[in-house]
Formats: sequence, structure tokens, C-alpha cells
Amino acid sequence: MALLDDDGVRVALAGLPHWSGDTSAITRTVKAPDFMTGIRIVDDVAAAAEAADHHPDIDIRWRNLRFTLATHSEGGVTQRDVDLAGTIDEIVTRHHAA
Ligand SMILES: C[C@H](O)[C@H](O)[C@H]1CNC2=NC(N)=NC(=O)C2=N1
Repeated sequence: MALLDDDGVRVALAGLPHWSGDTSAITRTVKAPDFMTGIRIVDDVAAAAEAADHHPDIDIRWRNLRFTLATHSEGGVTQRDVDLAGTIDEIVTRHHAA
């Protein structure tokens, strides 16, 4: 899948207000209400990632999560990352986190 250029990433981020980044990767942080909710969010993201065969980098620190998305085979951000970012946002909302 094609890499997004600067403009492509800018347009994508305009539709993903919780995300920031550049052509190399996009990232969002999440503060879950508590540690176990954070783990359940990560578990749901893991299932979605497996279904999509596209996997985020995930950092867990107590109830603070960070998701980083890039398409490693392409060396930067593609539409697959933008799509997974939207899926992660839906999961986070479902768990009443932000
Ligand atoms: C064979 C398999 O489709 C690839 O290894 C996938 C798996 N998940 C992946 N996830 C991400 N983020 N980037 C990839 O390039 C990638 N490649």
C-alpha cells in the first residue's frame, strides 16, 4: 500500500483529532480510568490488529497507553495506519477512555 506524503498525512490527521505525527508514524495517547480497563483496551486493539493483519506499537504505563502506527514494510504511514487509528478510537470510546 502506498506511503502517504506530507499532505496525505496532514489530511488524515485532520480527521483524527487525537492523533499526531508525520510521514514516518502517527501516535495517540490514552488515559484509561484504571489499569485493568487499559489492559482490556489493549486486548481489543490486539484482536482488531490481528483481524486486519496490521499491528501497532503499544506502550503501557499503569493506565496510560500510547499507540504508534506505521507500516513497517513500506517505511512510513499508509492508509492501513489511518484505518487502524480509526478503529482504535472506536475501541477507546467504547471503554469510556480518552
Ligand atoms: C506478513 C504480514 O502481513 C506482515 O508482516 C504485516 C503484519 N503486520 C504489520 N504491521 C505493521 N504495522 N506493519 C507491517 O508492515 C506489518 N506487516
